Amino acid sequence: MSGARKAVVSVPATSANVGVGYDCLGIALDLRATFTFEESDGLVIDGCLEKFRGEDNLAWTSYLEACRRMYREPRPMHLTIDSPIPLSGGLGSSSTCVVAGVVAAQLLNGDGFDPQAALNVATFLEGHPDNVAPAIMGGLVSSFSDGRDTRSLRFDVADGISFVAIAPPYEVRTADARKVMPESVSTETCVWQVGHAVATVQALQSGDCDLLAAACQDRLHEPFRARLIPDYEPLRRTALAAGAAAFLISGSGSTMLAVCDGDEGARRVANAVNNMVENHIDGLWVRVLGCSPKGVTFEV
Ligand SMILES: Nc1ncnc2c1ncn2[C@@H]1O[C@H](COP(=O)(O)OP(=O)(O)OP(=O)(O)O)[C@@H](O)[C@H]1O
Ligand SMILES: N[C@@H](CCO)C(=O)O
Repeated sequence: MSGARKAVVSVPATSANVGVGYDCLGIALDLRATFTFEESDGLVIDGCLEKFRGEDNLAWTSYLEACRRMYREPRPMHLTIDSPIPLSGGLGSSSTCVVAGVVAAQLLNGDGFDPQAALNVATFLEGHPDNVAPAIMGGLVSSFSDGRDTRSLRFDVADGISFVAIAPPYEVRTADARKVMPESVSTETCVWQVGHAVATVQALQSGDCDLLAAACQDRLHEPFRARLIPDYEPLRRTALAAGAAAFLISGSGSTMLAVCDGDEGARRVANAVNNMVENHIDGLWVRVLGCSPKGVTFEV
C-alpha cells in the first residue's frame, strides 16, 4: 500500500499494586514493548505467538474500541508486536497491548494523543487503572476511577531504588488471582492498607528503604495469592536474606518484584535467586530493572 500511514508505539512494562496499593498503585519499569501499526489492505498481525494473531488480539480490539468511542471508522492494519515481557503474568503485558491500541487509534484515526482520554478508555478496557496509568504516564502512579473518569497522580521514584523482576516459568491468570480475593475485609484491614499505602508512596519517592520495608506489608491480596505461586516462599526468603527491602507479588503474579537499595543491591538479589541450590527453579526469568520515568512514547 503506497503512502500507508504508520505509528510506532512503545509502552513500558508495569508492576501493579506495589503490595499495599491493590488496584490503585503501579510503577512503570524500563522494559518496553513496541507495537507498529501500519495501514494495510487487510488485518495482518505478526511478531507474537500464533495464538495472539487473530482478530481477538488485545492490541487490535483495543484499537477498534478506541475508534468506536471517537466515532471514527477503523482502517485495516498490519500490526507488528515486539515484546520482551514474559507471558507468565504480572508485568502488565496486557496493558501494553491496551495502551498501544488506544494510542495508535488516537494517532492514526483521531486528533492526536490525548492522555486523559487514553487513560479513561484503557482503564475501562483493562478493568482497573493500576497498570495502564503508569504505562501512559511513567513513574509511580496512584489512581482512582468512578468507572468513567480515572484520576491519576504521578510521582517520581528516587534514583537509588532498583527492582528485580522474577518470573517463574508458569502462568497465573489474572482472572484466577482475582477469584481468590476475600469478598469482604474488616475495618482493621482497611486502616492497615491506607496507612501503609501512603507510607509506601513516600518511601519510594524519597528512597527510604527502611520505611519501605516497614510499609510494604500487604494484608489484602498477597496472603491469598501467594498460594498460587509454588515458589513464592523460597524466593521471598532468599531475596530478603540477600538484602531486598521489600518483596511483592507483581500485579496478580506469577511475577514477583524485589525492591532494592541501589543497582548493586539489586544485582546481589538477582544472583541469589538465580543461584538457589535447595529450591532451584529451572527457567526462572530474572531482570534488574529501574523505574521508567517515561510512559508511552510514539512516532508517526
Ligand atoms: N506479546 C503479546 N502479544 C499479544 N498479546 C499479548 C502479548 N502479551 C500479552 N498479551 C495479551 O495479554 C494477556 C495477558 O494478560 P494477563 O493480565 O494475564 O497478564 P499481565 O497483563 O502480564 O499480568 P498483570 O496484569 O498481572 O500485570 C494475554 O493473554 C494476551 O491476550
Ligand atoms: N490490580 C490487578 C493487577 C493485575 O492486572 C490485580 O492485582 O488483580
